[in-house]
Amino acid sequence: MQEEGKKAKVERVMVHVRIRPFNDEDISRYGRETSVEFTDDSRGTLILRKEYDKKSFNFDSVFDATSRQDDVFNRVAEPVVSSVIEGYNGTIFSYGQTGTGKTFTMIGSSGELQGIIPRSAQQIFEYIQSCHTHGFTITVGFLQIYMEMLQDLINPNADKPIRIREDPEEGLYLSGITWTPVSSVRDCMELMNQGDKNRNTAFTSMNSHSSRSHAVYMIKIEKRVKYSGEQLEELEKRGEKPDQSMTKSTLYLVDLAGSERVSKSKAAGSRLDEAKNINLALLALGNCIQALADKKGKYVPFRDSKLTRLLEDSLGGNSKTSLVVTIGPSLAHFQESVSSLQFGSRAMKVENRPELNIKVDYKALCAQLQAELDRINDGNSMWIIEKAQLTERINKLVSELECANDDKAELAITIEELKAKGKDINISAFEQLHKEEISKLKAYYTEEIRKKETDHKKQLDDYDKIVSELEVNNQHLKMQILDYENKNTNAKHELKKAREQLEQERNDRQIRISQMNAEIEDLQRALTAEKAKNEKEMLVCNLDEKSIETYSKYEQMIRKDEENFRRTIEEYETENNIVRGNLAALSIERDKLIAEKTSLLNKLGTLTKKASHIAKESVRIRGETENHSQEFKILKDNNTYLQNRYNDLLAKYDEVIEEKDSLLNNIKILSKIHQEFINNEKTKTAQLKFITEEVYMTMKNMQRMSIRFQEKLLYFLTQKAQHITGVKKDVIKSLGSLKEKMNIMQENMMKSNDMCETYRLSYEELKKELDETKKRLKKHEDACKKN
Ligand SMILES: Nc1ncnc2c1ncn2[C@@H]1O[C@H](COP(=O)(O)OP(=O)(O)OP(=O)(O)O)[C@@H](O)[C@H]1O
Repeated sequence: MQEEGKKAKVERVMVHVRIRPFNDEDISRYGRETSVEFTDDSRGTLILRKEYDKKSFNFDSVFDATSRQDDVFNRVAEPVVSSVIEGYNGTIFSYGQTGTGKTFTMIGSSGELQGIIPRSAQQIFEYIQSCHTHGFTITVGFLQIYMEMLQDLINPNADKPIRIREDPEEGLYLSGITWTPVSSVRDCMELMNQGDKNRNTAFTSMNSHSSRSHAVYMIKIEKRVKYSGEQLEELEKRGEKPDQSMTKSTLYLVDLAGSERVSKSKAAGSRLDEAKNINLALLALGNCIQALADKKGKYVPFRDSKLTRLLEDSLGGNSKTSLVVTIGPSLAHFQESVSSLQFGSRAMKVENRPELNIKVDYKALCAQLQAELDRINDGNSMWIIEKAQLTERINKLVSELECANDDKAELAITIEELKAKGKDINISAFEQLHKEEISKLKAYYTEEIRKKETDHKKQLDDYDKIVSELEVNNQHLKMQILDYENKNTNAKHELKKAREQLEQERNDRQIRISQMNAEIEDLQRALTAEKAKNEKEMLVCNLDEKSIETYSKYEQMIRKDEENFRRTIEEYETENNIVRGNLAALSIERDKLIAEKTSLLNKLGTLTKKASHIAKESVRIRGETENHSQEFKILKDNNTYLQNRYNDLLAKYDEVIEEKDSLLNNIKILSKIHQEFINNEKTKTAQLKFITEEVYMTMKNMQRMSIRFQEKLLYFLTQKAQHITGVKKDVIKSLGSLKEKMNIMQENMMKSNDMCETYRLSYEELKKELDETKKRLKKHEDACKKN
């Protein structure tokens, strides 16, 4: 998913050409004549010539036969690998005629001759070691496309086939491939060598170790920001969260199988099939490059081959891509080289849109959130464990129920089978076993549910207890606060009263003092007047004895009065001092009360805070209790649901058992009937056998007897025949006499009959006469009566 990324910049596919040096094969077959007329790496120019046919090309770089592996790597691969480390996808692939150095360029051999793949791994791990700001996860995958099949080269015996899939968020990805984590260049090399051994190669006329498949080596890099403990602390202090984003990029290193002219390579049999497949895939690649180079929104046939499908993102998609076109130097391969270079020229027109693949590291984010959640739920951890255990238990119960269900289904099938077969089997033991199991399970589940319910009830009771304790505490604190408030009000009231009293007393004293002052003033005025009067009188009357006496009397009186006034003033002053002392004591008391009030107010503040905290806590606990109640309710519902399901299942099971019972009864009846039938059959068979035996015996006896019987019969019949003949003669004789007698009797009978007829006729005549006589007699009687 592209959570956030730098705006996709259009970047052309970089195309480089590498010319292989002449080898013995070339020289022995075609000599030293070359098609390469001119190369200029600085300008990327390459000119091929065959007689008058001159072809000029321009690429990003041209590596001649003397080029070194590290030069090629630095120019072709290094920028792409750097981008991949940064977070872009990258592809480097080699294309060219068979035997021109694709595998040499991509894989190479050891030391200085190492190719792009090992050098890329090296670059990646060198960077990782020097980077202290980020953490990396590197995984490696290696596959080949052979005869249009994707095969895992690291795990060639994997059961799952590799498929190219597309995710709307992730884009193209490979399912079923083994991604092996690696932590060093060595790990990468071991996997590459191991995979390379599993690759399909063959000896061909063009290359003694020709790759017969397209190999794709993939390095996946996941990069996230690394924090030290102090940095994390610093962030936490600042209330900031650590950066949870990460980049996820893949480097595809593709060593294509080489194109070849079948007529030239003289491939046959399976080699020919391989060559055809390779050429078809390369043709599909050429078509895609052509369509992409045209830039007219043309349809790009990526789905024409596995290779193009796999390279879909590398060509015109989200990737930085470099292509190395390899050609042979020989003039004999002029045409193949030209067509490879034309492919390269077209590829130069393909534009990609690489994007920085920044994604949120959901794993880390999850872990962080989980940690926070754990911290929040610290108090509830026991409950969470309990909940997890319960969930596990429920899942277990559900699976057990499902098992029971399966058992039931199996039982039903067995019953069905029994029904179908109508076999008489001894299932009572089996049935008994299942009944026992079911009743055990039922008892177990009932006990478990009861236990859980008791536990939940206990927990709820505990929570209720805590809540009620807190409420009591809360109430108690409220009462204390009220008490303190009352005391405070009383103290205030008393202080006010004391102040008022003090004020009153002060006023009273002031009034009295002013009254006394007025009295003193009056007395002084009176004294002065008296003095003046006396002086006047003394002056007028020349001071006689009596007057002196009166004067001394007055003087004494005045002194007395003065003394009295002085005493009164002293008393008042003493009293005033006492009042002042009282006032000071009251003021101290007032200060004390104010201090007490302040401490009470402080206490009140603390208590209010405590009360609000308790109230919050109580709300939280109530919320938690509610949550727990809800969870408990859900669990209870689940339990009820499970119980219901269990009951349903039991009911169904009972139905099935009933059905099975009735079926068993039917089977029993049938079997009884069958048994009876068999018994009857047996009896009948026995009887029949017996009868047959008897008949057989009888027949035998009869047979035996019949001979004797026949003899006897013959004798008997002869005797009888003689006897019968005698009897016959006698009978004929008696018959003759009888016939005679019969004739006589017949004659007699005829005579009798005649006589009878005669008698009958005479009887009828007589009867007629009698009737006429009777009529006449009646007539006569009637006549007599009338008369
Ligand atoms: N630049 C080079 N310098 C030295 N030797 C090379 C170079 N390029 C290729 N070679 C040699 O040429 C031979 C064929 O090369 P290589 O196997 O890499 O070709 P290829 O294009 O992968 O062939 P194929 O498509 O058949 O697999 C090998 O022996 C290889 O070592």
